[in-house]
Amino acid sequence: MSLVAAPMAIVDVANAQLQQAAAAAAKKDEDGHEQQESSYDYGALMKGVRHLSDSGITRLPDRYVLPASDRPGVLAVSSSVAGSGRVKLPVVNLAGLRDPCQRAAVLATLDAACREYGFFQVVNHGFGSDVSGGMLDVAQRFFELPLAERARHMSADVRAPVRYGTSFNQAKDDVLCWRDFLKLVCQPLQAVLPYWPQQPADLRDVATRYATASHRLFMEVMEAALEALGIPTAGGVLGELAASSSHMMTVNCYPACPQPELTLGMPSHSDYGLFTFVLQDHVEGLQVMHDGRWLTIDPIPGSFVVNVGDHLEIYSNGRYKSALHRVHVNSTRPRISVASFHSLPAERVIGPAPELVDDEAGNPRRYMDTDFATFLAYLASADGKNKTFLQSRKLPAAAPPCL
Ligand SMILES: O=C(O)CCC(=O)C(=O)O
Ligand SMILES: [Fe+2]
Repeated sequence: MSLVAAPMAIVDVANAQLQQAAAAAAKKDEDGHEQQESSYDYGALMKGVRHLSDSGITRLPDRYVLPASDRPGVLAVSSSVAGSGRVKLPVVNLAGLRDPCQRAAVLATLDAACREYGFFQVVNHGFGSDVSGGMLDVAQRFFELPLAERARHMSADVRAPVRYGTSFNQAKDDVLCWRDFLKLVCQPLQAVLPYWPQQPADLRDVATRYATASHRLFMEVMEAALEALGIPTAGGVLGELAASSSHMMTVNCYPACPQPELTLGMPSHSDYGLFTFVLQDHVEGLQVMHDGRWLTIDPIPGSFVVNVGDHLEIYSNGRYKSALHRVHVNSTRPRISVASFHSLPAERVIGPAPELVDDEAGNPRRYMDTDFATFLAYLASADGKNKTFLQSRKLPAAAPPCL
């Protein structure tokens, strides 16, 4: 999921429909006569998948059915590879990173993981289980609130500090995804906090502690990545990030789905920022594209799954990979995840680090500079899925040869 939602013009349309759906839901909730729709018009579907799942449907509404080639049962994306598998991602031990005797080895693991998979797991990160467990717990309770309470946070403003919604990009998705979400802007925290949901009553407190710890973890991992890339960490981009950064948290809810083989919780996408940290409950679902195959990630309980975003692929001049990933769902177990997206401030133009560009050494600049406005314009003009934004920033010399 990208760091931001779709541009205003598109979102306005969807939100008008969302708000109609919410109003209808609110009325039914008040009357206490909530009933399953006999037919699923678009407005009804905008009430989200938690609502659909709770209504006890046994058949997936047509709007969620993916074309056969995109269904999760079809695991090979190229005819030269077949089958699917599981992956235990490389493990980056934060305690080792803090130990001068082990730091070099941990940096090597992180560097190899970012090049090979664009994904790794972080363990011994120092988050108390009360902070991460508390975040998952409050996230779950948020999605158990009546729809009318959740729907208060639907917004047409893409810069709103809080937005509740459904699918991937509900304004554009021809096929809807089996996901509801709550997006919280986390920076600058004191300014955005008064807009965050007041229900559940402890959400602000728990999410503040989680967001603060997530930003600290991001800074530590970012410093390690810069060191591994051979970029000075004193001042520079790390200093910029310490002064100002962008940070958004998306709480994802994937309810049990009647026909999970026909749909996805989130379609194939790459993330927009520098690093994303994913906290998840005990239900698997995240898959990464590796060598043309979808691999299901086997997370270590209590770890964070971390992935490189488009900004870091660009900043590292292609050394680190912003990998495609997606989420599959299942018929019995609902899943909750919390994705924290960290990057430079939205107004910052990002290009390859000068230290990593050297024509004479065979390292030409591989990406154009990019900024947030360009990303929004891209979203407005094309389908933002399948990594096409990043492709659009590649310089021709770096394009793969035509066969
Ligand atoms: O739910 C997950 O495991 C991943 C979510 C994700 O990829 C995203 O929010 O961008
Ligand atoms: Fe993602």
